[in-house]
Amino acid sequence: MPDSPPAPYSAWIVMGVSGSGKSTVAEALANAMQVAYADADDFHPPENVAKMRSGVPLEDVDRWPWLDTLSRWLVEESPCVLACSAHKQSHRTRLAQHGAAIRFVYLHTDIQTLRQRMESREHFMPVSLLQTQFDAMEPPSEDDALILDGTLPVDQLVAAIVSDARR
Ligand SMILES: Nc1ncnc2c1ncn2[C@@H]1O[C@H](COP(=O)(O)OP(=O)(O)O)[C@@H](O)[C@H]1O
Ligand SMILES: O=C(O)[C@H](O)[C@@H](O)[C@H](O)[C@H](O)COP(=O)(O)O
Repeated sequence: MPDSPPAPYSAWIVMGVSGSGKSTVAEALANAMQVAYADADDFHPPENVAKMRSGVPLEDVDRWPWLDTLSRWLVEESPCVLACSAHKQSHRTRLAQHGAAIRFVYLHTDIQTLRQRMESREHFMPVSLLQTQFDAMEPPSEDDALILDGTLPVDQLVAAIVSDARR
């Protein structure tokens, strides 16, 4: 029997800086709950990906249309899980603008672990942009998100999120 997602949330956003484990944990969570999954990276227009690949960080002007598309996806696909950096409170507000009842899950991971992970994977995001990810991040409070240690094993992280959903 899948870990079906009870109310009050209709969408989970696994957030954090690059390399924190968003895509891995979000996909495993969606499988456990048997709900829709997406990686926000797949919604970036080519020019955003090219910009980051060239070592230039995105600015908010690059992000707003991307966040608007994601906000619609969250409503259309609910119940669902999304992997998305969601660095700033303004980004998180924008993601909720179409009414999805979102549970943010912040994977807090130390910079050494992040650097090792980013160096050992094939991805458009260069390690050189890691610091700009930290600079952009406005960590959510415990009131606004479930905050987890991104270095824990994936199955433990998924279990913690499912348990939180059932509270
Ligand atoms: N909890 C974890 N423990 C160990 N390795 C992890 C964990 N989560 C992710 N990884 C690995 O770290 C790298 C980055 O994970 P990824 O999901 O791509 O992060 P993000 O989507 O936040 O950039 C990948 O190689 C992935 O296999
Ligand atoms: O808002 C941003 O600056 C981007 O969304 C940025 O966060 C990027 O797309 C990912 O960090 C790269 O992909 P991973 O997070 O999967 O490494």
